[in-house]
Amino acid sequence: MSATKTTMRRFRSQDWFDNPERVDMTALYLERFMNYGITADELRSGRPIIGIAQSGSDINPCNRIHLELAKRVREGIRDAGGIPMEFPLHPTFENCRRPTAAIDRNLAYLGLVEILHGYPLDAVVLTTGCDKSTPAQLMAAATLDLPAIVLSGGPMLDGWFEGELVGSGAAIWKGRRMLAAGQIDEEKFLQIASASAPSAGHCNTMGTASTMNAIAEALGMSLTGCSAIPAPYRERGQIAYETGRRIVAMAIEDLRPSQIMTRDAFLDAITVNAAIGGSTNAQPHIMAMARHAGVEITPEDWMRYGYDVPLLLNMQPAGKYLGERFHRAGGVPAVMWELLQATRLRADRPTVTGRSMAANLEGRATADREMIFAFEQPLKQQAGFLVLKGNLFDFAIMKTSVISADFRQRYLSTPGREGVFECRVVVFEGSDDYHARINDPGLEIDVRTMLVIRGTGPIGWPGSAEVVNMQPPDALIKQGITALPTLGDGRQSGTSDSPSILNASPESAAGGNLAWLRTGDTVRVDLNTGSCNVLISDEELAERKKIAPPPVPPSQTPWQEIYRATVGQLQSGACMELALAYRGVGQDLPRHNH
Ligand SMILES: CC(C)(O)[C@@H](O)C(=O)O
Repeated sequence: MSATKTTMRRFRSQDWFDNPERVDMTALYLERFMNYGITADELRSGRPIIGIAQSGSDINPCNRIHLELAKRVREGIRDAGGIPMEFPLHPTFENCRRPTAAIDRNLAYLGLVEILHGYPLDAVVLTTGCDKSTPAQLMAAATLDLPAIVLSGGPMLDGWFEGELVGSGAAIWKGRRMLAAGQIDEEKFLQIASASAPSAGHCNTMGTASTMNAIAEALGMSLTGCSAIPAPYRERGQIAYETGRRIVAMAIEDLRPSQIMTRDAFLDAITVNAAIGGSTNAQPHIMAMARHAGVEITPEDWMRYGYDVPLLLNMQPAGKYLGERFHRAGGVPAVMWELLQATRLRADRPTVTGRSMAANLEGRATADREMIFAFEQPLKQQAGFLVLKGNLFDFAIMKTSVISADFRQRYLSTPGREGVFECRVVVFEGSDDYHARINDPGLEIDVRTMLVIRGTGPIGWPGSAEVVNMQPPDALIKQGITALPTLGDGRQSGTSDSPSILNASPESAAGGNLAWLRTGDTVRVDLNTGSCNVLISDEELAERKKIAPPPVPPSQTPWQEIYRATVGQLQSGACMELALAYRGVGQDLPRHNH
């Protein structure tokens, strides 16, 4: 069969497979692809070669569904006239990777950049799921600026235990409090944990995975309604097929991330994140994706387009329900529809569908008002991240949508001083120290104590760990005190209901003043002005800074050392800073290899 040349534009892959100037290299490039049965005619036919960045594997259960979905993606690509080529991505599995999967986001990013740049790929399907897999791939797509589309793997089915919904992650944090209070034993704890994870898929709560997939959709980088479809549902396989079809058209249209991942798109992502009660990890990931796309986002943007937005979605941890009901209620488009009606979106912007976001949202109103609330009658007002600063850090956030009535009553309702509280701090050097000492009566932890953790940021950990949601000592939990104010330079799980002050930047290991905070100091937090200060004089702080900051543990692997040497702070996305100079490199072909 001879090659049927199409009338499509000439794709970059043709520089490998159909290059009259280097017939020797063309032969070398072609012959080894043919050894698994592809014909030279196919590769020279002028059809786009579509990469499938495979994030699923046995060591990444949240994304493992993609091993199945890729079959439908391939069928979609073939039916639309493209040639699929699947390749593996470095895993980023948050539940299990020690010392934290955060360190792998930049590694998976780097690996994908190199693959997309160095191989004959014209466009790519990004298979997302667990937390970091979404930003890592979108950061790479922005760097390359080759046509790219997100296929989410989808959440697990809803978890049920003894007649009640149990959500992933959230069940762990609640279960360990119940364990501390003596309400359950270890066996029951494991039963609850298992019940919260009943099928293939990522967290069924609005943890970081659901948040980041929702954000990919809000950016306009996935097909409409993609992110919330539970992994085992038939619609998941169907949208995998449609995604495969659509990326071929995008390759032909040369529709690239730079046209979609614009400032308007990122501002909408910040707004959507607030309305869904999204994970605090969205803050560094949105910053990282935006910066790789060449978009500037300021702390003021988080307040203006995020903080002010009400909570519309009734999903754990900020609300009650889980992912299946979210999908049935209309998913992300139904939330965005409410925001569009309230003129809170900039939806006249391109998306991967080839239509504007506003057009994608037409007819997507919810029929489930128990799950997705109307903008005028929300679950909570001002539900976005509150940005704080002061003499301990330049930037930190607090997820206000998870402030409980109890917490508000205890700390934020002093007559005449609403929103202001002062606490004596107890400082921990990382989470081993926290676990070793939290139940020490000598620390005199009571309801007026703020728990502080440091050494947990990108450089200090390394990678920045999900440890700021520290629970109170067992003795307080037994008295019904389930949350104390907490502060740290690390992150916390998106499934946590702790209203921590976190992602504090600069971290103590980068010279942030948290390094010189001492147990017994008093910290004042004012949510009205967004300030958080230790009540000591500048002179006293300067005096303390003559002493060396707490030591940072040595790197245990080569990548940890490279990561530490190249990473920025959480405020600006914990990017590999030197990578930001390489935007658009998908347009520069690498030199031949022989
Ligand atoms: C549940 C995890 C592991 O903490 C994470 O996936 C998140 O939601 O942040």
